[in-house]
Parts: sequence; structure tokens; C-alpha cells
Amino acid sequence: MGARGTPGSTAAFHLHRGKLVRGDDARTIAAEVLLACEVDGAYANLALPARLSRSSLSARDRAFATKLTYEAQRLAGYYDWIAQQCLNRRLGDVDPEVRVLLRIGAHQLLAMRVPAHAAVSATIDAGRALTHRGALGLVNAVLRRIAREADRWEDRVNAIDDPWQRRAVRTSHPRDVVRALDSALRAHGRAGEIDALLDANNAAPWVQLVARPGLVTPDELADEAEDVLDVSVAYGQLSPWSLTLSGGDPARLPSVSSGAAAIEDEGSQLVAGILASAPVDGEESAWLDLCAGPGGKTALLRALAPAGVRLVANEVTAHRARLVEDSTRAFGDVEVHTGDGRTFGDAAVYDRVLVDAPCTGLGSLRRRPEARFRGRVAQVPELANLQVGLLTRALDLTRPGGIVGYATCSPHVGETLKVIERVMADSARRIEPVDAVAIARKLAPHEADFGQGPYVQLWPHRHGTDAMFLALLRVS
Ligand SMILES: C[S@@+](CC[C@H](N)C(=O)[O-])C[C@H]1O[C@@H](n2cnc3c(N)ncnc32)[C@H](O)[C@@H]1O
Repeated sequence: MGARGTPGSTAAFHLHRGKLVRGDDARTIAAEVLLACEVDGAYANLALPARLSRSSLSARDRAFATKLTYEAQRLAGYYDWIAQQCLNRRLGDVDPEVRVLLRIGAHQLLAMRVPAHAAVSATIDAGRALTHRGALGLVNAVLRRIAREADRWEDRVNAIDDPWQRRAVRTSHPRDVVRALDSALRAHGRAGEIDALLDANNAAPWVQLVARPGLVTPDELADEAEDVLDVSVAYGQLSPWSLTLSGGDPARLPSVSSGAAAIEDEGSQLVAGILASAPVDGEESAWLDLCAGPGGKTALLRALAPAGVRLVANEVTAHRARLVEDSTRAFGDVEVHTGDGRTFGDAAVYDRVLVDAPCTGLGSLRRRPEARFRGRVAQVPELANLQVGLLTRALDLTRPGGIVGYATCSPHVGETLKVIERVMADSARRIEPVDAVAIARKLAPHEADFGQGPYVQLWPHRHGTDAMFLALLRVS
């Protein structure tokens, strides 16, 4: 049995891959979720809450399972390198069950300060629900070696010759992701900040809420959060509608249930706020959000739109279009369409168009612990073609004097600056960049280093947000 009294050691029966197995404990759940990410392409932030909702874990064990799952998944690259040093065959050739058990075992040993005997035996116990005795023998041997040499791994990683490989292993990012992020930092005048960015990608993000103007004020939402969740609350640094919570489950807030507030990164709020505040020539009548699902920015745009302005939202995926309807239900007047944004609409009638483009998500690695390991950099050329198609259509649908906001939650220059360059070079209409940084400075409640402009590029290590990019383009 796992060490009693160690968080997550309560055993029970549950279904795993169609079989009734023992092991409804925090470590088994963490291993199952990591396995689903590894083998089935699952997302930890969806798979874990679903799995926890079917468990009988105490609040303490849920917190342990959550920490173990997200942290071991984020740091998988680091733990895999260590495990490889303890094996005489390729880690990629061992069963995936063994790989994920080694990650959760190594994380307890090297980062969670779980005593070595408890970490190893409880991980083996958790593994009984997932794999056979032979495989567990290998897990046991490797974890014991990792534990014996616990104080030497850091030095060994620091001794890796190639500085890019050393960074990649130390911070658990694939090497091509490290190189791409470094190029993006340099393109925005931030050479030398790569280590700070990589470290920030490994820290859990704060829970941030948006108080949608006209529905609830930040003050009212702060009172509600303190009363209902008994947490401390801080006002936003970058968005005037933002609150940061010290913890708690925001789904319990009445304002969140009613759609007056929602969970939304401050960077996303700032992007919608900048587009809504940019100067536009003449009277306004209609705004468009071309890639709207799940609708966080649509709802803020609707809240910020002047009375009488129609807000139209489009999303290619039917279920995400329903999420847009849900996000904007508190307003009840957003027109939601389902279809490919590249063929949406037929006339240049919109004053403001948001293209929050489908992208690699390389700016949201804090939130999506498995995303960095999914070959995103290789997807850039194909995504860039889609992004160019969507931005071109957005410009076609914008009336003279109107503005397009092109945003990504990736700082990869192939999805940001290069997309803008391609579209501007090919467009038959005159397109001028608008200084989004100047608007960001006016909107943000606190001073922040937004860089040179005209484009805004946010960074987790600088702004505490996802690495969102925004370009504003005026059409004449
Ligand atoms: C980055 S997300 C948008 C996030 C959203 N603005 C928000 O704040 O909640 C990009 C969205 O574009 C959608 N998408 C992908 N390809 C598309 C296309 N060809 N036309 C329209 N939407 C598309 C994706 O399904 C996804 O929902």
C-alpha cells in the first residue's frame, strides 16, 4: 500500500480503459491524465477536471493531484532527460505507462519534497492500476536511482555543452520552441530575456476575471469574490476590467454564472479593449469578431460597443459557436454565425473587425501543460496560410476608415510580424498600422513596458499574461 497519510493515498475502485481497477488516488489520477495526454492527445486542463469529478478524493488530495499533474506534465522534458540517463535503452521505446509514472515519481522526488520511500512506493502503488509487474520493476529501479542521485541532476543538466540544449532540458521546452521564442523576443527588442520567459512558462498562471462593463463593476465583483470564495483579490495591472484572485473556484460566483463576469486572462482583455478604443473615422454601426469561439473577447467587445452598434460573431466549429452564444447570453443581441471566416460576409461594412486567429498557442504554455510537446513549431507554415486568409478577408470586410485587430496567442514571428508583412504586401487597398502600444498605455491602470510599437506583444515574464500579439491595421 502507498504511504498512509501522504496526500493522495486513499485506494478505491474505478473504471480505467473499460476495466474495473483499484487506485482512485491522487497519483493514479495524475498518471492516468498524463497517459491520456501522451497516448490519446488529451488536454490536461480538460481531462483532469473530468477525471476528478468522477473521484471521491478529499479537497486536499484534489489539490495534490492537480499540482502533480500540471507540474509533472510541464516539466516532462526535464524528467525525461533524467530518466534517460538511468536507462540503457531509449526512453521513447519503453511503455508510455512507464514514462508517465517516471515523470510523476521524479516530480515528487525532485520538486515536491515527498520523502523518497513514500514517493517511490506510492508511485508504484498508483502504477498497479495502469500496468504490469515487470514494467513496475523498471519504474522502481529508475526512481530509486533518481532518488539516490537527487542532488546531482541539476549540475549534470548545467554541464550540457550546447547552450540551447541546456536551456531546453533545464526548462523542459523542446529545443525548436526555445529557438522560436528567442527569435520572437529579439524581434521585439528583448534579446537576453529568453531564460526569464522559459521560467515564466513553468509557473502556474493566476486566475483572472473580467468584470464586463455595464453588467458588473470590478468593485462589485471584488466584493462578491471576497464574500463567496473567501479569497484575496487584486485589481488589474493592464486591464481596467480585470481582477486577480488568490485562489478559489470562480464558477461559484453568481456574476460568473450569469455571464456578467468570466475567467479571462488580462492580456485577452487588453486586446479586446485596445481594438474597441482605437480611433475610427466617422459614425459606427457594426463590429465583427471573425474567429470568435469560445467568445471571451466577443463578450467584452459587446460590453464596450457603443449603443446601437451591432456585434456579429463568426466561428468555424459548431460547438464553439454555441460557446460564443453562451458567453454572450447576458447581452442577448450578439449575432452568431457558423462558417469559415475566409468566406464570411460579402461587403465592406464593418467599422472594427477582430481576427483572433487560430494559432500554435505558443504564448499560452503556462495554461496548456502538454502543448509545448506537440510539435507546434512545425505547424507554423500551414497555420500562417490560414492566418493570412483570415486577415485578408477581415480587411476586405472593413469599410474605409475602419480598423482590423489581428491577434494571436502566440509570439512566433511566423504567425505575427510575417503574417502582417505578407498581407500588407499583397493587399490592393492602402493599409496603415495604428500604434496599438499608445492605446495600451492609455488603457492600462498601471504603467507597463509595452515596447516600441506599433504592435503590442505581451509576455508572461514581463506582464504576467499569455504572450498575446496584437496589430491594429487601418484600411483606407
Ligand atoms: C484563438 S481562438 C479565438 C478565441 C476567442 N477570440 C476568445 O477570446 O474566446 C481561434 C478560433 O478560431 C476558430 N477558427 C479556426 N479556423 C477558423 C476559420 N477558418 N474561420 C473561422 N474561425 C476559425 C477556432 O475554432 C477557434 O475557436
